[in-house]
Amino acid sequence: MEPETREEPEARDDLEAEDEQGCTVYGLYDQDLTHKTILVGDSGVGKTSLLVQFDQGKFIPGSFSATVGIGFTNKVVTVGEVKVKLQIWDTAGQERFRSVTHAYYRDAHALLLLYDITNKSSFDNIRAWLTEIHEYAQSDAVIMLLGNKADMNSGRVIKREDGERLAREYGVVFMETSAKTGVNVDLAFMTAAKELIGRCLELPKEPKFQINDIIEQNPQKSGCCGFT
Ligand SMILES: Nc1nc2c(ncn2[C@@H]2O[C@H](COP(=O)(O)OP(=O)(O)OP(=O)(O)O)[C@@H](O)[C@H]2O)c(=O)[nH]1
Ligand SMILES: [Mg+2]
Repeated sequence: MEPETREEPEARDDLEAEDEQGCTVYGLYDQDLTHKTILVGDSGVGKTSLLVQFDQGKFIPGSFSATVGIGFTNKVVTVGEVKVKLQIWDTAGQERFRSVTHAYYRDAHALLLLYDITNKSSFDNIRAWLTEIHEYAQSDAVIMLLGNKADMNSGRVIKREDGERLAREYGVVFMETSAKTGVNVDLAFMTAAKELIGRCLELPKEPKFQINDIIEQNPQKSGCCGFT
């Protein structure tokens, strides 16, 4: 029997266009979207670790190596029937790189703003970060506040409720994450992806994320997230 052959649709540049919400439609049949997500927050809060956990499913313990400048990783995720390419920019938290990283805010569709639940100053600086985000990013960008290092409960100095309250005040989504154990890491990126997809395609309206599902799937990981 002759092997079945199927013609691939030709790549057509004229069919690839990005609208103002970053909804890029590739090719004739696939509706693949690409979104730019940027990780921001003080140095040492765990931005690079969060990205490595999301991308590679691992945590590399050991000495801290601060990011220099900015780097990016592409990660394709599937939300329902829709494939989304997340282009994730990992910024350096150190003050001296601030002017470099500001330039990237403008193109971001989603910003994940991290603090470290064991580091008070990283939490105190969140208001300043949000001021910068409002100054440099698009006004309709998705913003999420993440309290990272949720595995370090013994060293905790910021209560979950404090994070929730601040997020509520600014009208942003909140959850606690751990780049070490992986708790809520996928959820954080997927929540941003879902929110962005919802803007591009007319998907059935779902809650921003379903906390009960997560608790059922990961009973040991419960109690680490909240939302506004
Ligand atoms: N226990 C624990 N340690 C973490 C977690 N996330 C990061 N760390 C540790 O915190 C330190 C800083 O992590 P990074 O991911 O490099 O921090 P960063 O935000 O990228 O820092 P800059 O690149 O300087 O902006 C490293 O030693 C990590 O191993 C976490 O969720 N739990
Ligand atoms: Mg880093």
